[in-house]
Amino acid sequence: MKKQARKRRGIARIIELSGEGDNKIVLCGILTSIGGLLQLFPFLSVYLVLAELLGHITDFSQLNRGYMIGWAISGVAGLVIGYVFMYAGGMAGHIAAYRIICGTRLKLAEHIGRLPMGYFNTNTIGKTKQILETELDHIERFVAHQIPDLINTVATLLVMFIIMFIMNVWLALMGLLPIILGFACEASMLVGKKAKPAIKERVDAAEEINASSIEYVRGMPSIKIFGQTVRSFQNFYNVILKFRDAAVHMAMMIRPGYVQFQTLIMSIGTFIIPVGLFLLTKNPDNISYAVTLTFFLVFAPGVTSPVFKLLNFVEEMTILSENVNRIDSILAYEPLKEQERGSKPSAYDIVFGDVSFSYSGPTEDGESVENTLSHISFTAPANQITALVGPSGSGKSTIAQLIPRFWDVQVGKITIGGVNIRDMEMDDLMNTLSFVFQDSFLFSDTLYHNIAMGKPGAAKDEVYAAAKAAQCDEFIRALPNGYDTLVGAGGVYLSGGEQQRVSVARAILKNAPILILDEATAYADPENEYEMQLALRELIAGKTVLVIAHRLATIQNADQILMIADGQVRERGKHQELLSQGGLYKRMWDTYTGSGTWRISRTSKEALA
Ligand SMILES: Nc1ncnc2c1ncn2[C@@H]1O[C@H](COP(=O)(O)OP(=O)(O)OP(=O)(O)O)[C@@H](O)[C@H]1O
Repeated sequence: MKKQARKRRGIARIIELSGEGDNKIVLCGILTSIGGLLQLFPFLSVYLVLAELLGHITDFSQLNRGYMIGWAISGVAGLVIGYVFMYAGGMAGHIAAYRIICGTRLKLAEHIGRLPMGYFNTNTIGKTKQILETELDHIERFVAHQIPDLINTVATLLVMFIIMFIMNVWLALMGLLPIILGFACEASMLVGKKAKPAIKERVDAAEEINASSIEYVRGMPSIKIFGQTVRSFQNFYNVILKFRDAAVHMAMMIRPGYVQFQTLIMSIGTFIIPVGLFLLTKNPDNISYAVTLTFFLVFAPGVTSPVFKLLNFVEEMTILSENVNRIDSILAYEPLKEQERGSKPSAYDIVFGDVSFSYSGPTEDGESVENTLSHISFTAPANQITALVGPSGSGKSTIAQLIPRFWDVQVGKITIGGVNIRDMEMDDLMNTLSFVFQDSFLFSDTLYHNIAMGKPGAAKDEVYAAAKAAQCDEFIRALPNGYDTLVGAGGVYLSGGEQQRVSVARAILKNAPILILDEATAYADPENEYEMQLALRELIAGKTVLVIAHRLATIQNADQILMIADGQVRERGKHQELLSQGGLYKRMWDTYTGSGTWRISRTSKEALA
């Protein structure tokens, strides 16, 4: 039986995910340990100089000045060389950290790119943003600062205690006792049953704030129009309060242990003095013991700083394992299954064969009442225009979005040129399709790059030609920076119609054999509707076209019109055939043409008042 590999956790899991080795972390550990040990030299030199002074307290002329100056210089040199090693170690740690973060970010980004659209809702967008930014930054802090600190700290503490135990076991034990007690208090809080859920609750709340703030900012127009404030925008308000409560709760769980820890560690000297004095009273003339006690009182408090760092490490490690769990929860989300060596279609007709689909996931029989689409069957022939019309919410966009596999159908199949789209490689499928959405997304980049992304490696002339065909060359050239104008913040904001024409230019450049237009002229006013139609005429020539339109006039010349209602194909045929059937299409057409001549009359204005 194949032995299952043990799942790594914490930092080991992050290193594994990033695909980076741990060489640089080891190098960082070695350099910072040497640096840390060298930084103990000042303590040692103070002790040796003091010992020399106290040893000749009755006759300073006997002092070995050369020895004392030598140790004073060694102390300073140790400090300086120690800093050089610490600096080199810190650099190695930072390089390792940024490589690990880069590797993990890329891995997550690639994984997210393969997830079905069902993954992307406001919650998961907030969560993903939080993980990709804040939680990965925490990993940088951990690798670049905590790991070197830990190695340095452990090495420093070990050497310090070895020296102390060699010098005096009882005093060393007294130095160790508050540290053990301090960690016991802290551990009982930090890894106790209450702290872990409190930490999880706080990280959850931070993710919710992220998700909710995205919704709040996106919904700002509606919030303003309806006169909402952050308090009346209940969801965001509640999440802010929830974060406050979770943060306070976590602090209440963790702080008492920390305060006990702090008090104990700061009083190391207080633990040493009684035992030291007791031993001294037994033998008051023992000068060498007095020197040792002095050494402990100078040296032992030096452990305070490394011990605090050790505690910080434990706290950060607890948060890190929570962050790693969250990264794993995204990676656990099943990506769309892709064929490695898929079939390529040689024709481009699209066939829906008895397709049923539900957004809420697979159903055993495909007959769930929640089905958005039920038993959809149709053929969109190559070189023809197939139009989808129907009431709002009837499932037109869903049908269109199943073709690029934004979601996978649960029942039935979709084929292109006879090849099931599930059997195609994702790249081949995407190269076969162009999609123009109602809300065309333009990236924060130049207009040129926004069009050129339709065909990676396109020549400049091809990009300009596509823009001309899409009727956007003129308005782009009229901008002060022309094609180099940035879109969005720091650049220009385009109107809905202009954005759509840019995305049509992108689609023209892509020149894929199948074209899906989902309300592609929705933002066009009468003037640029004409321009849009010209652009689309250029785009659709010789392609399999699936078009969704509310303005029925724009699709009356389609080769085939499918009337979709309640997730089913209710009527099909050409415009005149559907009109003569006198069904739903006829009623919609009558309403549409009626609304074309509709005017706000005095009486209707009065009715509105
Ligand atoms: N991402 C989604 N998750 C869950 N349900 C969805 C999602 N997108 C759409 N729906 C639901 O699926 C149904 C069909 O929506 P769809 O957008 O396909 O309709 P449509 O006919 O294109 O509507 P419209 O003409 O208004 O654009 C609706 O009930 C809608 O609420």
